[in-house]
Amino acid sequence: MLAKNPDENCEVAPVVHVAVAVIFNADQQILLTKRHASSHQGGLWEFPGGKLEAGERLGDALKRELQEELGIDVLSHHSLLRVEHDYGDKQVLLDVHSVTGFTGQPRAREGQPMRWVSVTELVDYDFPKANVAIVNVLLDGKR
Ligand SMILES: Nc1nc2c([nH]c(=O)n2[C@@H]2O[C@H](COP(=O)(O)OP(=O)(O)OP(=O)(O)O)[C@@H](O)[C@H]2O)c(=O)[nH]1
Ligand SMILES: [Mg+2]
Repeated sequence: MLAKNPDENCEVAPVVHVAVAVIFNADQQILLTKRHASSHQGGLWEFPGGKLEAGERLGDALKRELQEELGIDVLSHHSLLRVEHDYGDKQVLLDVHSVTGFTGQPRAREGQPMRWVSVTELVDYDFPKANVAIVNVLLDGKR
């Protein structure tokens, strides 16, 4: 979707609002999934989640995305940080929540590679640029 910027004679895309989940298991490991090669920032690792639908609340989007992508039901979550990033081709606002309780066994419903890693292992994975801020707060010990 493109909106006309009244200040300039060009078209600007709106910021894409994304619900992103840092999901912890009982061993304090975090769930990573790999983005499809054909998707934006494809081939890189990510925290599960996705775009809010029109008029959708953050918490509802988070629950919907984790049900769609992993088949789990979120029981408890809280805000960890928000990251704004301009990829050039796309501007995103990542609303990052820690998920500390869920039911169900996460499985990659869209066939994407998936793994549980410790906080210190996060440095071994290639993420989209916007995720550097997320990894840094986790390395700082925030949950
Ligand atoms: N889910 C997710 N998206 C991220 C992360 N980091 C990051 O820059 N993004 C960006 O956020 C945007 C939206 O994510 P998404 O592709 O998962 O959205 P979605 O699940 O609704 O996908 P869909 O459009 O195929 O239905 C993408 O441009 C993606 O590159 C991350 O850690 N997790
Ligand atoms: Mg997604």
